[in-house]
Formats: sequence, structure tokens, C-alpha cells
Amino acid sequence: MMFQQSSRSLLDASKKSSSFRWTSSVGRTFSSRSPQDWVTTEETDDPSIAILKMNRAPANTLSLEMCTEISKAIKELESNKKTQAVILTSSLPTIFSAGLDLTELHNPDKDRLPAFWGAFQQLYFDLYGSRLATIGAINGHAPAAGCMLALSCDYRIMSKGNIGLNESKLGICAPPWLGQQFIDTIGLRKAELALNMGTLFDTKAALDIGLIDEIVGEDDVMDVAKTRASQWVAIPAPARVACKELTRGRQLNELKENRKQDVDHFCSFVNQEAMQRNLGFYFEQLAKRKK
Ligand SMILES: CCCCC/C=C\C/C=C\C/C=C/C(=O)SCCNC(=O)CCNC(=O)[C@H](O)C(C)(C)COP(=O)(O)OP(=O)(O)OC[C@H]1O[C@@H](n2cnc3c(N)ncnc32)[C@H](O)[C@@H]1OP(=O)(O)O
Repeated sequence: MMFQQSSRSLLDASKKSSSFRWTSSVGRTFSSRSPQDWVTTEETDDPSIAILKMNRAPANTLSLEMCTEISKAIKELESNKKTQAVILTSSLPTIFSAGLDLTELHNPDKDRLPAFWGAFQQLYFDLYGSRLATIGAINGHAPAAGCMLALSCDYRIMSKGNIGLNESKLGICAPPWLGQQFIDTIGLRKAELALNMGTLFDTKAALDIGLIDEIVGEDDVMDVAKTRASQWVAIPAPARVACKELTRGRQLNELKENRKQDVDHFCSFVNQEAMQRNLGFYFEQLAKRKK
């Protein structure tokens, strides 16, 4: 990995508290195959390009275990010297990732919460700072932390769905490092408006403000992603890595130096009664939406 980060204690803690079937505070039961199946990697016909697929139905939400699995997959790909690029995508039909798993935030387990945020921070380090060229093949909705996954890629193509940082609609605010990623991508004024309003952009609007780089047809996503990956891989790897360090190194180091404070800040923010009320309300609306 280009920007080596240490998170052993947090991730070790996460392993102890893993649970894969639980009932949420609004009474819905989540179950799935084991976390090992939530993320898969595939080879392509070019040995330098791999695919990383998120398969956590129904919405590829980022729980502690999901963050850990994605991080693990990135590290495994990086450990193969031949691999120079990864295409990040979803195997779900309409959702890239619905962001943080709200069951982690609402009525949280006090011991698990810091480990959860540590795993989310680690995912940012691993994806945003990867030595690999990263192509986001965004084939569905990508709100909030789903948008973070997209923003952490080097190049973003999108076929359908909405993307953006909608945290304010949940009564919360993106952490400074995610907000900064957004500002660095689309510029301060556009980010200011979008963050305050919690705007989710359709593909056209996202392209207009520079949140994505290209709109592609649904059937062309993987072909275009492979073509773009080949173009990135054609740049000599030391140059690519140095460019990434130039544009992302400061932000990554800033969080690295403030990691513990960021976890503490997150935990005290989320544990506030008003935050819990807002999250509970949003979560209930989400669950009721279809009914
Ligand atoms: C300065 C202080 C710093 C402190 C920081 C504090 C907090 C952290 C802040 C920011 C970081 C990031 C935060 C987040 O990511 S919060 C999550 C935000 N995500 C959303 O708002 C998306 C919510 N989901 C949707 O809008 C829709 O699901 C969708 C993505 C548009 C897809 O719609 P569709 O109709 O296709 O699917 P469903 O709505 O039926 O969803 C399927 C299924 O999944 C459940 N679900 C969806 N999203 C989540 C989620 N994020 N967490 C948990 N569960 C989710 C949904 O309820 C359905 O469940 P069901 O049981 O009904 O099948």
C-alpha cells in the first residue's frame, strides 16, 4: 500500500465483536451469507487489472465487517505485484452502496462503535491511498459513504442512480476528511451548497459538477471500466503513485495524525440524544417507504 497505516488494535477489536445476523432497532432482521462472500475479486483477461465486487444484499451497506472485507480485498490485490489496477463495482442491480449501515449508528453498541469507525477510516486509507489505479464503476445509487467509495477512486464512471453526500438529510454531517474529499473533487462553493442541502445528483448533474468523470450505458460499464483501467495502467506505476501522493498525501496524513480524535469525535457526535432521534426517524422512514 502506498500510504501505510496502522490500525491493528481497532481491527482486532472489530473481529471480536462481529455478528452477521441481528435485529435492528426498528425490528428488521438482517441476514446474509458470511462476510467473506460480501466482497469478491475477479481476474480479467489483462493480468494487471482486477475487479472488486461488493455483494452484500440488499444495499451493500458498510458495516464494520463490510469495511474490513473491502480493505482486506484491496490489500490482497496490492500484494500481487502484477496487479496494477482495480475496478470497484457492485453486483446488485440498482445500488452501488447505500453508505454506512445505519444499524451501526442507530442505538449503537458502545464498545463496537469506535471499532466500526476505525474500520471505516481504514477503508478510506486503503482505497484513497491505494498504490493501484482505482476505477469506480458506479452502477447504481451511491449516497454518503457510498459516495466516499466512489470519491476514493481515481476515475469514476457511472451508469445510473444518484450520488452525493446526503448526510444533512439524516441530521448528521460528513466527517471533515470526507467533506474535504468532496470539496477537493467539485470545489468549495458547489460542495458547500450540496453538503448543506444533502443533494443527491443524478448521473447528468453529477457529470456537470465533476463528481463523476463519465456517464456510460448500463451494458457498457465493465467494458468502459476495463478500457479506462488499461489507460491508467499504461502510465508508469511510480509516476502514478507519485501523482496520487501529490494530490492525496496531505489529506491522508492529516487523518492519520488525528485518527483517535476523529474516532472520539464521531462517537460523541453519534451518541448525542438529538442525533439518535434524527437517525431513528430517518431509519424508520426508510423502512416504511415501500409500505
Ligand atoms: C462532524 C461530526 C462527524 C461525525 C460524523 C457522524 C456521522 C457519520 C457521517 C457521515 C458518513 C457517512 C454516513 C452514511 O453513509 S449514513 C447512510 C446514508 N445512506 C442513505 O441515506 C441511503 C439510504 N437508502 C436509500 O435511500 C435507499 O435504500 C436507496 C439507496 C436509494 C435504494 O433504494 P431502493 O428502493 O432500491 O432500496 P430500499 O430502500 O428498499 O433498500 C433496500 C433495503 O436496504 C435497507 N437500507 C438501505 N440503505 C440502508 C442503510 N444505509 N443502512 C441500513 N439499511 C439500509 C432498506 O431499508 C431496505 O431494507 P428492507 O429490510 O426494507 O429490505
